[in-house]
Amino acid sequence: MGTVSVANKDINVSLAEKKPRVVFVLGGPGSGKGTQCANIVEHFHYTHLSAGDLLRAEIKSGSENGTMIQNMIKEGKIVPSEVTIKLLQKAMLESDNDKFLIDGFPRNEENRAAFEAVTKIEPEFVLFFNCPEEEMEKRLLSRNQGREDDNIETIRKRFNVFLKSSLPVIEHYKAKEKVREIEAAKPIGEVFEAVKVVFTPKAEKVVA
Ligand SMILES: Nc1ncnc2c1ncn2[C@@H]1O[C@H](COP(=O)(O)OP(=O)(O)O)[C@@H](O)[C@H]1O
Ligand SMILES: Nc1ccn([C@@H]2O[C@H](COP(=O)(O)OP(=O)(O)O)[C@@H](O)[C@H]2O)c(=O)n1
Ligand SMILES: [Mg+2]
Repeated sequence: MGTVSVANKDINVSLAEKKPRVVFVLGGPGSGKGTQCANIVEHFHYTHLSAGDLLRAEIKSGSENGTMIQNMIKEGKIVPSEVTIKLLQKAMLESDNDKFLIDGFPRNEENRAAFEAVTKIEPEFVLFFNCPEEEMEKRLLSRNQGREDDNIETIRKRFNVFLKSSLPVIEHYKAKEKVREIEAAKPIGEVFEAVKVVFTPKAEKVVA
């Protein structure tokens, strides 16, 4: 059943049976989402699903949506939810794991509402990397992954989209007390120390 060719209804029935546990990982471009997700995977055995990575893989695969996705990424715009949600559903279904870090999604209210309506999945919590823009800009300009959107012109557009469209999603989850905020403008190891506290079960934090 784990293929995109099955009807959407079937995908959701199978996903509902799987009952995946989901953590949304949010933060501005360059705040360190991908870097910290790699650490979380290693220590806490989650599966990392980066919406941006899934979209870039879709472009590479020569999919019929490839050109549209590529143009939107180049402009720093948010790809229609339908496309991104299908990729996330497929990845969750194909995985043997039931714990997922969904990185860079939901990036706007449309992403959030559509994911909730389609999958009926509520995140356990939202990990939010808070980082000043000047630090994010510095990191993105030296990321060196050959990304077409890591140039100053697109970076500015992405920052605007983050402020206008993504911060309201974080506010939505703040109102539900689901946001775990991390100060991200510190060295990678120090940021991870704060992340570990969030993922460590409460009972284990008690000092005997
Ligand atoms: N705490 C940090 N301090 C300095 N550089 C960092 C830190 N976290 C990540 N980086 C670097 O910044 C760039 C962006 O990080 P990345 O994890 O890709 O962020 P995001 O996925 O949020 O865009 C990468 O080159 C990464 O190595
Ligand atoms: N939910 C998402 C996530 C990413 N994207 C697109 O993919 C681009 C790169 O996302 P990313 O998460 O890999 O970027 P970073 O925040 O990691 O730098 C975004 O600027 C959007 O154009 C999207 O359209 N919808
Ligand atoms: Mg990333």
